[in-house]
Amino acid sequence: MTSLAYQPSMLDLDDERGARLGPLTGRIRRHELTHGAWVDHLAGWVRGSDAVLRTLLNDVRWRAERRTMYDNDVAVPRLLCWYDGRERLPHPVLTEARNRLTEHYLRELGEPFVTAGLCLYRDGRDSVAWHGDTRGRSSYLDTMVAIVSFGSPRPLLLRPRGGGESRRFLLGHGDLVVMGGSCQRTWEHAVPKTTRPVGPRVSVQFRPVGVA
Ligand SMILES: O=C(O)CCC(=O)C(=O)O
Ligand SMILES: [Fe+2]
Repeated sequence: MTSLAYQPSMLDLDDERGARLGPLTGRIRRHELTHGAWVDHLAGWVRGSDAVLRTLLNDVRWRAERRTMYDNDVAVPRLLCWYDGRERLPHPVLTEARNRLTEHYLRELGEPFVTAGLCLYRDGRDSVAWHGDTRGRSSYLDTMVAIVSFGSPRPLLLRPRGGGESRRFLLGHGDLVVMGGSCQRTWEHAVPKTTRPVGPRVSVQFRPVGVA
């Protein structure tokens, strides 16, 4: 995606030394939602994220998808790439992140994070509509979806399915958000479009096998 000319930020001083992960224990903060759902949030987990973003934009084989909506064939407003857990992830810090997340959550989750779903939001016109990740076991079991975000900050909105107050988490460059408990079944999430001029954002979502 060389067309998405990415300007590294002057602030990302770790760039030359490569990306590193900061600590999780004692840093990540849990936000309890209703109905046994929760969100863990840690800003700036990945340091040196400029190098990661550049690799993701340039090296991932991004696919455009289409879907039928109201009898029309429409483009899904973001690009996608799926890793089923066997192939190597596009940047070593992502492999390390998956390992660290598995280690941190294993007792609570009872299984490892395996798959990685990557989404590229090219600009503010790209988005994901309200949904829960309910294809697979997450439609009836508690589970976790861990998201590491790179590039332009975009808000992740959450709302309870039965109606009620929504929540907003800003997903900035190198930030981590984990949706857990019943979150996929009892809440929905979305990344809305924006008319603000925003650059590309890549979302990396780690999930256990059979959760999508
Ligand atoms: O962009 C994000 O971080 C969220 C993506 C998402 O919810 C999904 O792909 O299921
Ligand atoms: Fe989702």
